[in-house]
Amino acid sequence: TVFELKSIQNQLTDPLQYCLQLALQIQSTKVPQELQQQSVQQLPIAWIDGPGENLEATYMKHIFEVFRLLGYHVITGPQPLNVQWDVMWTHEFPFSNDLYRHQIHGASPDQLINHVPGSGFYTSKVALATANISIGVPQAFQLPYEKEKFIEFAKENPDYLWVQKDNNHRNIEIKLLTEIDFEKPESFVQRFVDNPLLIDNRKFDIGIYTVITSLRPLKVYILDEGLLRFCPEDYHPFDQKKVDKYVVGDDYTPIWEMFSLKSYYIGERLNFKNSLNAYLKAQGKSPEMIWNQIRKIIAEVFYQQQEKMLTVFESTTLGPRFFELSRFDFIVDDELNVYLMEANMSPNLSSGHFKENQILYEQVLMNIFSLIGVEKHIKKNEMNYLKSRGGLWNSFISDRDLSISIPECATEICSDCQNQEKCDLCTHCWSNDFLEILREITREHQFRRNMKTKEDELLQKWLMKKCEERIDWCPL
Ligand SMILES: Nc1ncnc2c1ncn2[C@@H]1O[C@H](COP(=O)(O)OP(=O)(O)OP(=O)(O)O)[C@@H](O)[C@H]1O
Repeated sequence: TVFELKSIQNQLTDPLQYCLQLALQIQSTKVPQELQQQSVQQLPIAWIDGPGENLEATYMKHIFEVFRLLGYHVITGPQPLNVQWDVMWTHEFPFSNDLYRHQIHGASPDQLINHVPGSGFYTSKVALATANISIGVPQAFQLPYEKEKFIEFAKENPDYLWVQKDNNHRNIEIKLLTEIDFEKPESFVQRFVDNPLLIDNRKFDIGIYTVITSLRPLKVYILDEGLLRFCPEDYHPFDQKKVDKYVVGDDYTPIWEMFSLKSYYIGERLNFKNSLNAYLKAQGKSPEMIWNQIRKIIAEVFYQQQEKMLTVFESTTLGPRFFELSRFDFIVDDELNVYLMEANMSPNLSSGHFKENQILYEQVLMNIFSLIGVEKHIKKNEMNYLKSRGGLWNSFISDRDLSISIPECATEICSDCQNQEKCDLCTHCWSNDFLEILREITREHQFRRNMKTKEDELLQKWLMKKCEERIDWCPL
């Protein structure tokens, strides 16, 4: 995702302005010398950087905040060669960038970088669409090379609709054959999936966060959650001239504004994934079909691209360790077939547009940091700060981590919580004391290593439901 950075990058072509900006960045990171010495000596250092000004208040805000919550001293802007950073987090690909490449070459295996050489093989649209992925990618023809083949195929299948894409272009649109630019280099045409699964007559996509931590052996992790984004306009009556009907763009409609999902996301405090699951189950559909395909498609993408990535990776012979976060965007059709749209490098983690997404983004970061061993123990003051934000806004353990999907909870049966048998696990029926107990057990779950629990009746019931959702919760 490129979002508004284009305009900022353009400004950087003016050398005077660029120097001024560097000076400002250096100034803004200046802390009193005593404190700085103390911080650098005592705290691990995260070097966070990207194009544009005031990253800390704009699109990289949550990255700064989460590093600080985890006890890091954060530096930004250009750095001298000898700066002792522990983690480098750059928005842009750093390996050929003069601002970072020298520091990367001098780095050692106890330093970490948030990009992997060769990751372009799955984050570039063209590379992905033409990578012979056998499942979950709409049929595509590379242009200009497959022009004839495509024209013949399109004539044989006159009902198919097509979109043209390339690595830079955004704002896709359904094109008539006569409107396609067959000679456009580095582009492709892709069959338009014309039977999307609709919720309240809206098309939507599912963003899945993945982290690759090793290429050999291949190790890829998937966050057990999905960002749901809805088109801003109803799909039917369909009109291919109105892209808001079929393209999920920056001005998407969020889940909390969707009538049929509100009772789950707001009422029952379910997360995105469980809200969708609860809705689909209530429609007699099987959400697991979707999640199984998503897992398979992501695995296939990495298997397919592993060798090519390794060629680049091994030629770099760099010292530090790497990981890379991406967001894979999927759409679903009305038979629950899943299609991969793209994999975004440096996915948007800015809640500037939708404040409510802050917790999701913070949780994405905390999960990665925990996975790669960056997360140290959160200290008391930082934990108290997170708690003071309230149950839904505590990204360390949010109330959405406690909720479970019970079909009756969002219905009349449980509206007054009188039916204890059916409703005692509905989020809105829990006492504050019980909520506290669940927060505690969830925190313990995260740190339990090989310990397993034994508990009283209601907790046991809650745990069994959690275990149905995810096997790592299952009791001995
Ligand atoms: N082949 C297709 N069939 C159906 N819908 C599609 C297809 N390609 C794209 N779309 C719709 O358009 C949206 C944007 O497409 P895509 O992700 O390829 O482009 P983008 O402009 O780079 O998007 P992003 O904002 O996610 O970076 C998708 O989420 C999907 O809703």
